[in-house]
Amino acid sequence: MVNQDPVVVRWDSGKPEANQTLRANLPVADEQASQDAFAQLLAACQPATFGKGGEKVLEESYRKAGKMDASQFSTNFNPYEHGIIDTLAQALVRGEYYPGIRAELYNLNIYSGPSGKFKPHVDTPLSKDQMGSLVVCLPYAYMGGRLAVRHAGREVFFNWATETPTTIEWAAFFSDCEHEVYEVTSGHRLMLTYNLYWANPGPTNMADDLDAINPSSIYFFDALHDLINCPQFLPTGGRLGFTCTHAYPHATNSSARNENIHRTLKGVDMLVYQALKRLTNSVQVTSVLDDEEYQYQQHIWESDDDEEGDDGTNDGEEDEDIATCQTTVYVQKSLATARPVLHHEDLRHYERYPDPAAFTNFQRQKVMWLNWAPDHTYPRELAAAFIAYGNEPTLKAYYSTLGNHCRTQARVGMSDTNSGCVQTFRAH
Ligand SMILES: O=C(O)CCC(=O)C(=O)O
Ligand SMILES: [Fe+2]
Repeated sequence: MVNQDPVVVRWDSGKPEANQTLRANLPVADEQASQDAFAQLLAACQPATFGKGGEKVLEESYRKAGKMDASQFSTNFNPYEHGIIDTLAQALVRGEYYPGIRAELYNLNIYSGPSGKFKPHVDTPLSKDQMGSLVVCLPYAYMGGRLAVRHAGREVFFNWATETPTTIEWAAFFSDCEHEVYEVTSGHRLMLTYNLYWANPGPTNMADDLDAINPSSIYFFDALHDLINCPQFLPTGGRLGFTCTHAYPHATNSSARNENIHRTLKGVDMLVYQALKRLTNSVQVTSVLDDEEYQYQQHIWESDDDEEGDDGTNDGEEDEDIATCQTTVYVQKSLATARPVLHHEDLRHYERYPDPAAFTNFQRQKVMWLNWAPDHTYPRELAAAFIAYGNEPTLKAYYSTLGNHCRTQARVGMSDTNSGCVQTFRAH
């Protein structure tokens, strides 16, 4: 990456009586003062040891480098600012669970030519959460000094040697990767090293820890509490939904299977999730399909039905469904394994099918939206494409609102006689 401003390294002079902080800029400017400051930095480094049989040993045939512990210096270089840690969190993500990555500055190492090097080794994890290392090469001229990283019979090289240093280069690898710094033939190879740890992203705590925020400090919580406990509100039970206000990726195979999607909710979506969890103890995040076309088609058949007059009556129940109940299709199971939404001819059958669950993974539910039903103004992802057979086969597609939707189901006993209130919280 190109760094606009110089990287500044500050360190103590090492003479307590002088109480002086020294400073070097990288790249090093041509003028004498800058060159002198850099020479002082080199001089302030200690020979770097390495771990052998539980001991720190100094053996130049194995490791020849200078080092300064993180406790002895500071720098304005911040790998978070440059997006390195975000990139790592995405690139090194661990399977079903999506933790963040935390980087801790460890050392400044200087491999100087000729013969600065570090023979093959793996970095010793300092704790069980440590998952890797990040090395950042600061702009200074050197030759040689390739970094090799090896794993499972594969090897990759990072060669950042240059006579005209302008960029900052970095590499990161898991703790179980063997790596090696080949000999630096000339110049100085300056490296900031960081230990990388798995870290739960902030929202994880909120999704699981209901006490993370005092609920009564949130206006919404009290309002929702009153609403749910109001005897006139959904007296025979119902389902509540909340359309998330942020977008979350959700329709790809991996994300659709993510059982921890609720932990990634942001802002008001997380607050609403928390409130519903606290008040109903049955919240689910789910994808919600765009139902507009379904509703339109349903309306058409019902009009047809009316015209045909199956039984000569129209009790208006279905119309009411369309006109007044904000009904939608939501995805109950993983989108990745879901069957396509059925064509309207089949849906008609499906609506009367004795066991809809056996028929499709998509279920239509009446939902009382706490905010609003999702519509085309929300970012959406393609959820299912399928061939629809009408007069002519056409390709149809269903979209789920882009991001993840939350479904809250809760049964709140409202009186002895009612069946409880099923609530659906939905967000994206
Ligand atoms: O400088 C490098 O590229 C790697 C350094 C290294 O392996 C270490 O500090 O443990
Ligand atoms: Fe290492």
